[in-house]
Amino acid sequence: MPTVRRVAVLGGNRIPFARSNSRYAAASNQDMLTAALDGLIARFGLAGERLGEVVAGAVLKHSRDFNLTREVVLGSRLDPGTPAYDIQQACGTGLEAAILVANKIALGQIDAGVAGGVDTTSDAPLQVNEDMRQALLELNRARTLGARLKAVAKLRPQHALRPEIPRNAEPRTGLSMGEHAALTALRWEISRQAQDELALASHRRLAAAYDRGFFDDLMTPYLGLTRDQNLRADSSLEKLATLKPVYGREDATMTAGNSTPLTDGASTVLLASPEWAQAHSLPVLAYFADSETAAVDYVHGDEGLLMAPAYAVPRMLARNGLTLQDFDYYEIHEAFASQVLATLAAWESPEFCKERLGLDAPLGSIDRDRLNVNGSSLAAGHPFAATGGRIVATLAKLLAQKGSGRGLISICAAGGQGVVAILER
Ligand SMILES: CC(=O)CC(=O)SCCNC(=O)CCNC(=O)[C@H](O)C(C)(C)COP(=O)(O)OP(=O)(O)OC[C@H]1O[C@@H](n2cnc3c(N)ncnc32)[C@H](O)[C@@H]1OP(=O)(O)O
Repeated sequence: MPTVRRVAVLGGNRIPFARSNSRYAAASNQDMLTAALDGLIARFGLAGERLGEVVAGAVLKHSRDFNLTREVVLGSRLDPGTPAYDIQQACGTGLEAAILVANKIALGQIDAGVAGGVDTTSDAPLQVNEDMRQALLELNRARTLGARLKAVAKLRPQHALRPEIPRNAEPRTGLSMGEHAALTALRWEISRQAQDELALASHRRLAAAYDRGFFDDLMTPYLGLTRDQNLRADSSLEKLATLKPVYGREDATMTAGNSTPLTDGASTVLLASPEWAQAHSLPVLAYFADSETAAVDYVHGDEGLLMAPAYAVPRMLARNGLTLQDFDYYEIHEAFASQVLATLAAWESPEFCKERLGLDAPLGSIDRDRLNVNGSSLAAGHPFAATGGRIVATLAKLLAQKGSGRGLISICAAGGQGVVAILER
């Protein structure tokens, strides 16, 4: 078996994230991922380079994009001999792509690779309705005039008026992500005030990070945007408190302010062996230390849809002999403020940790000053598959600036899954 090598995170590049149906409304997944990759190539001098692999994905994909990532590579300035492929693990896609690339580097199978993700809810892959699809397939198969007329006769005007629009919902429950998260918020008694405070902190911290120039070498302006469009530096607890609940019952706590907005955007990160980094005179920001995935039975059990990271993190900690407190930074994806708070509450709960995780003592609480220190998805927005790359690049740079330390990444995903990782320096 090959020796396991260290895996370096050399940096990232993303385009600013845009609110759905606004600045990037006319851009496709391919356009946006190409823009993010081109920026990475320019920043790291990768033009003409044959990388080991490029792995990326989108949660919402058009059928024409059957291998979106390969198309993006062919349209980029990388050597066309760079293999590329798509993966999809809902909101865990970007981080899972980084894990795939990292593991291949660790095993010595490749020396360097790019991981990425992209999503647009503006340019959503709307499909024709099922009856119309069947009739069109029949028409395509028809070899005689009679067969063609028979297929055409099955087409109805109302079919065209009933397209299949992708829903932000779980196929097995019919509930949206937000409706699931609202159930979890109730179960963990997460207050509206706590959610709004987390949302406000996310906006304030992201705004401060922009003002410090933190994203200057992590981002390429795109279609006139230089900052994440959702960022509201002027948000306040008073304004957040006035927003009407959007999920759950009358007394529900989740609003547009403490939920992620629908977002368009793309991100990429460059990973390599330390030897490759040295040969290319590229400094290492941080190292990929470990990763883990988990899934919960949200269909039959009483688990919250987005609670899988609560299971993945303790497994990864145990394997590495770490406690939850052994981190300088916690990057917990803010799908919804309530979701972050429910995950933290689970780790603090003696019952949950004993009964669900089989631990003698709770994992305990974290230092909230170390959580999402430069803001997260509530402020930046959440183009599903692009969030992992945003987080990996942000955390790697935070660790590089600190000079040493360890950071935890935790991303909840649709389908009851979670993807988590540790970076260190
Ligand atoms: C997918 C996975 O695998 C896992 C996951 O991550 S799950 C998460 C997936 N993501 C989602 O489900 C995102 C869902 N989000 C949405 O559908 C929509 O954003 C939403 C339904 C929550 C809100 O939609 P909306 O009502 O159109 O929001 P929007 O119009 O922007 O905001 C409503 C109001 O709140 C205000 N507002 C929003 N955020 C604010 C803030 N931080 N501060 C102050 N005001 C704010 C807006 O200004 C607006 O006010 P006005 O009506 O006065 O203009």
